[in-house]
Amino acid sequence: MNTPKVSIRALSKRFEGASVNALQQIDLDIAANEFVTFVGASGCGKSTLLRTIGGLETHSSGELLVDGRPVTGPDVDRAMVFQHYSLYPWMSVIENIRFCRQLAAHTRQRSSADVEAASGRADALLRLMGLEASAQAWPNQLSGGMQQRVAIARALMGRPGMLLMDEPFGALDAQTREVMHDLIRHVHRLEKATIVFVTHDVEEAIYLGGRVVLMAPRPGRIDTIYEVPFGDRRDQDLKHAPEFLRLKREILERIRETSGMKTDLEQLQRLSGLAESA
Ligand SMILES: Nc1ncnc2c1ncn2[C@@H]1O[C@H](COP(=O)(O)OP(=O)(O)OP(=O)(O)O)[C@@H](O)[C@H]1O
Repeated sequence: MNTPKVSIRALSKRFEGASVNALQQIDLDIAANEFVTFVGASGCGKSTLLRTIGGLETHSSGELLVDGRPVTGPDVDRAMVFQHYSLYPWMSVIENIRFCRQLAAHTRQRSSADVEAASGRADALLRLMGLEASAQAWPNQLSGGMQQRVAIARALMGRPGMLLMDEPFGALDAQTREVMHDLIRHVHRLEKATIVFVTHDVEEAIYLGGRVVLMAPRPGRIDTIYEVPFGDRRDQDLKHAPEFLRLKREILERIRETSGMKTDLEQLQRLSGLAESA
């Protein structure tokens, strides 16, 4: 078997002063070029796991390898995209996209000729993300969806092997999200990056992922991994197909069970029944 892009073994993480592990005994392999999505109740450790893979958090025990090597910190090969666009407001769209390359040139002592050569890449990304007409615009002149396209283009500029995305479409309206879903699937096919994607939205997780990893809280752990049986051919109609809706219901139900919300609701129903009979 090929070396997985990410290999996680018995990984645990406890934040200082916490009484319970944020991550408990996580075991997971992610293959190169896979698109894997993470869902789960609030506080189940999705972001912590993503940030740990990104090298922004350390783990307390266990093993985390990317390309067979231990993760010791952030790396340009693992680009992150967050919910908030984090663009530089004083730079135009094209300057924001090129910025990462300039930084790489600086840190790796590259020549300015290398940076010039990257212009072709920046232009290609502008086209890929449908941003040609906005190249000279300032971030505050763009809609949320357009700003997130810039953030994704910037993340792709250094040709990362992995994109780590933490609720990247969480702040967008429903129509814009649909457009972004198809765009990110296109990016995945074209760029051949491994994508790890955290979301609260089960429909989004199924539509995008080859696998959906469901995590449970207190302690944060992997509960169930769902293989998504729809292959590569997906379009928006799929979201209304009976098999899609069945899987969505199954995952939502499991999230309710693992979060304890179901028990709370049942208790509430019992209590309201008692109140009525009193
Ligand atoms: N920097 C931190 N210091 C202490 N505890 C933290 C820190 N970051 C996260 N936690 C705790 O770790 C647990 C997992 O948090 P995390 O943000 O990873 O969950 P999540 O599944 O991404 O949640 P959400 O869906 O609400 O964003 C939570 O109990 C959270 O309070």
